[in-house]
Amino acid sequence: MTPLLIHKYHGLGNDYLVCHRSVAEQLSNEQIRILCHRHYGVGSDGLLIDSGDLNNPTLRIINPDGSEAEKSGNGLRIYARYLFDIGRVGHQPFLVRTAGGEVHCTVHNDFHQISVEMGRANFNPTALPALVNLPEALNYPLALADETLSVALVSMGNPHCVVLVDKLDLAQVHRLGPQIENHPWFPRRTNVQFVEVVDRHTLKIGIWERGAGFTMASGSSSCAAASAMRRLGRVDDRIDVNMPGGQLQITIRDDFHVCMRGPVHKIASLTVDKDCFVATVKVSI
Ligand SMILES: N[C@H](CCC[C@H](N)C(=O)O)C(=O)O
Repeated sequence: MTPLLIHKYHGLGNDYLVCHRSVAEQLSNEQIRILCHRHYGVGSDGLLIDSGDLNNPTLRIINPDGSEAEKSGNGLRIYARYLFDIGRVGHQPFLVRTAGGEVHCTVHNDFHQISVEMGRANFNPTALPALVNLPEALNYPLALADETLSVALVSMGNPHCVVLVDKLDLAQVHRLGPQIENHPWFPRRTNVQFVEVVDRHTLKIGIWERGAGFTMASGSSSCAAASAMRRLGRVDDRIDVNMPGGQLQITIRDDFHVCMRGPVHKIASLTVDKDCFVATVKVSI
């Protein structure tokens, strides 16, 4: 059995564990959930699995609840930095394959700064998938138990439900995020963003992630929120997206291809002790 060597990074407080697939292959889905647990494990917003391919790096993204995401923006930025740290890439742009499509990553001369070409924002609800029979759902009413929200549906390769609000309230994100994540419209659930338009170049967003819950930042969420506001004519083509964990710079082309740039920091490399997977008696208090 190879040692369970893992690496921990964060992008604006959106933290991920990274490991080679030879490590992930030794772990059950339940053990990955324990690994991501904030108290019983190392703690993270997900696990990034490196295929190890020298030429065509492929990334798998596992959420803390064990579900698999098609794409992750901060996850891709962290994966790009990891590949740079282990000498697999340099400062030239390179391609990464994900279940949600191919992307191009660039590690800038300051290796803390990483850009990802995230592909084209897709506003057709079937791309999420979402059970809304329209070509686009922007400023569209979503009825919840006690209120109706105005939402925009966007796929960045993974699903996003963007809620337009006059004033961002993070308590509302915690309260309504789970209801929207699990709404019947979304057969594979959805990521959720509450968006306040500050001006034509600035958004504030609060994030409730599918399979992860409230996070400090999210790259694909930033791309989805900025693209929806661009489609609605509320912002220009270069947008600073502010989140509790910090800011990402988003650029949107006329065809809605989206580029995101921001920082990544390495936290640690560590070897996981299998003892953390030994079942403990849990009591309900
Ligand atoms: N934090 C990630 C989002 C992960 C999305 C994942 N929760 C999903 O199920 O799609 C990001 O930076 O894009």
